[in-house]
Amino acid sequence: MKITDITFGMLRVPLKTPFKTALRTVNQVEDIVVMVHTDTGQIGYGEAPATAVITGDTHGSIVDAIRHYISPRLIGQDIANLNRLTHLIQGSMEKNSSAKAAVEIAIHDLWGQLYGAPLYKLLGGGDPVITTDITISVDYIDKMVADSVAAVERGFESLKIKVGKDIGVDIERVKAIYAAVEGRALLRLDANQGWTAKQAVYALQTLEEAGIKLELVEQPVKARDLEGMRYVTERVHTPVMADESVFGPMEVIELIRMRAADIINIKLMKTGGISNAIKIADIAALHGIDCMIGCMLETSISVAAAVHVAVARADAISKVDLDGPSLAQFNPVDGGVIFNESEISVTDAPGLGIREIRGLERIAA
Ligand SMILES: C[C@H](N)C(=O)N[C@@H](CCC(=O)O)C(=O)O
Ligand SMILES: [Mg+2]
Repeated sequence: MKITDITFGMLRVPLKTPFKTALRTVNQVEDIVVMVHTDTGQIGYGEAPATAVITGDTHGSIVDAIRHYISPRLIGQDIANLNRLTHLIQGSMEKNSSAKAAVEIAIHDLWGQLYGAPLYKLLGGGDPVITTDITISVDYIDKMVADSVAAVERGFESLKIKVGKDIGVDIERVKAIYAAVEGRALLRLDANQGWTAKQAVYALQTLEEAGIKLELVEQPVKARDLEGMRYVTERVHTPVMADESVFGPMEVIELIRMRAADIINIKLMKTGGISNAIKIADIAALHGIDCMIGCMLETSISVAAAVHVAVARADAISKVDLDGPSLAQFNPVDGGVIFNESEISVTDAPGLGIREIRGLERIAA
């Protein structure tokens, strides 16, 4: 099976409610869909969001990177040589992790189709059902409490609470949500870089002294402030998770060497796809470090790939934040992974199992 062409589409799916973090507010998923075509007529699907504030990727940069740097290296290559293909993609240029991820996902989809097996089985196999949390956007306290209670009533047992705005209000936000859902859901905080290291220690120690048990706190300080991450990790009982601070395997090795976090959030859009995600999970497992697998604002195309990785690396990935499809108003994908609120299950369809994507607007060559 040889690669003949790579084409693009734009996929727009409105969110159920605006997604608000310390970094940005978004009303709809607006992602580039990548289609890798082959001489057998089979197509592999990938997806990349333009999360410029985190990865630096924009819609234009994603298409441009693939068109001018990645695609020329891949045309004519055989899907059976997966390792060569991932090296060609990763070595095509610096950064541009979301563009690389979209193509890697599509290539892995085709790899599964070539061997007639679901991707997770080729990656090592595992239990095909996982459970995700759901994100509660940062907002007025009453709104966050109402959203949290509604999420628990929808069956979510783990809530990812966005904070990182005003430190005093953040503490009140968490106290109010904890009181409303105590015993019914675990709380994970995500400050998206919004606190200083001292503010983070103050907020977390205040919550700990108030008897509030948090499952973890994600990216309390600026992405590049690894010393700040370590400062917080050393001073609070709540496990600290690195998200924006780590993209690829080398950064993970440095983070582990510095003991700057307790947990790592793996996202395909940061790692540049599946090959590095697997490497990170394996490095973390070797060091006894726990991982979460997360997503950006993505639909069930690229999130499906993350689900296959989560299933195949359940030894290293104990936490799942793959709520993109649950945040969206509808699922544009026919086939593939089944997203049923907190429960996500993979089928035995080859590759990612995607049959059709509805509402895709073609991007002209
Ligand atoms: C969607 C997911 N739960 C999430 O919160 N992901 C990111 C932010 C993604 C974005 O801004 O698009 C995270 O910080 O963990
Ligand atoms: Mg995060």
